[in-house]
Formats: sequence, C-alpha cells, structure tokens
Amino acid sequence: MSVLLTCDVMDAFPESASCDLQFQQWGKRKAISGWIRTLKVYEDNTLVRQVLSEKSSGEILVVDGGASLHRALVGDMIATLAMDNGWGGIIVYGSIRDSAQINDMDFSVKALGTNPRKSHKAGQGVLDIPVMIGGVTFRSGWYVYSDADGIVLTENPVIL
Ligand SMILES: O=C([O-])CC(=O)C(=O)O
Repeated sequence: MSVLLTCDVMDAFPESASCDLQFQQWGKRKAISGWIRTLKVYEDNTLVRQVLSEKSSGEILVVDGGASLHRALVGDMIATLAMDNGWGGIIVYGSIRDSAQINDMDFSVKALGTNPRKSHKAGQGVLDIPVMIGGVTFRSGWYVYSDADGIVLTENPVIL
C-alpha cells in the first residue's frame, strides 16, 4: 500500500501543521503514516521500551526526549521490538544509537542525532501528553505523516 506523502498533504491542506525541525532518518521504510502516541522522557528509556513492548496496529511513537543528545533513547533492540510488535515507526526528539543496524531494518526511525551512551533506566516519564516539537504540538490520537521531506500532523487521516 502506498503512503500519502507529506508534500501531497500540505498541497491539499496548506494549513496543516508541518514540523520545522530537521530530523535525521534511518531505516528502509522512508515514508510512513499512522496514529500518534506520545511519550515524554528525559535521558531515560524505560518507558520507551515498555510502550513499544505492547502490540500496535501501526501507531507511531513520538518521544519527546527534551532534545538531549547526551544519551540514546532507542537502539536496535528497541527498534526491533517495535517493528515486531507492529508499530509504524518512532520519532525521537533526542538521540538514538545502533544507527547503522537500524538503517538496515524495514522500519522508520527519526531522531535529532546519535550518541552511543546508554540511557538511564529509572522509569520516569509521562505517556500520552501533548508535546511541542519544532513549532507543532504532537497529540496522542492525532495522525502523522513522516517521510524524507518532513513531518506533518493532521487531526484525522487525509483522504485525497
Ligand atoms: O536498551 C537500550 O537502552 C537501547 C539499546 O541499546 C537498544 O535498544 O538496543
């Protein structure tokens, strides 16, 4: 099934929320879309792993990691877990590691950058709260399109 591209969504609905932040992208799945789940953490990926351990019908986990480039919130093990559980992709406002391995996966991970330093495991964080990233607010239950050109949010899936 082909996924609607961010440009198509913006051309059809120019007032849609387009994230200005320039993320890096890893994984072979270059264009994804899906319902959003949000998670806010800081240098602690316990809840990232916990949420992605749940089965999903293609949702995209948006992790607000406070833009920290100091510790990786996702590595190849968590990315594999997410893919195997049916998640549509992961967007991290922070860092990842094992980026070369993730790049070879049939999955999509976006993040600000990479750091090999591992995350804390204290279990702190908040699930399903609105998070503001790159000038737009990601909300659980909204819809997201993500591809090589950017990230666009809509309240519901766009039908063209
Ligand atoms: O377990 C972690 O903290 C992250 C990681 O390296 C992985 O997912 O492979």
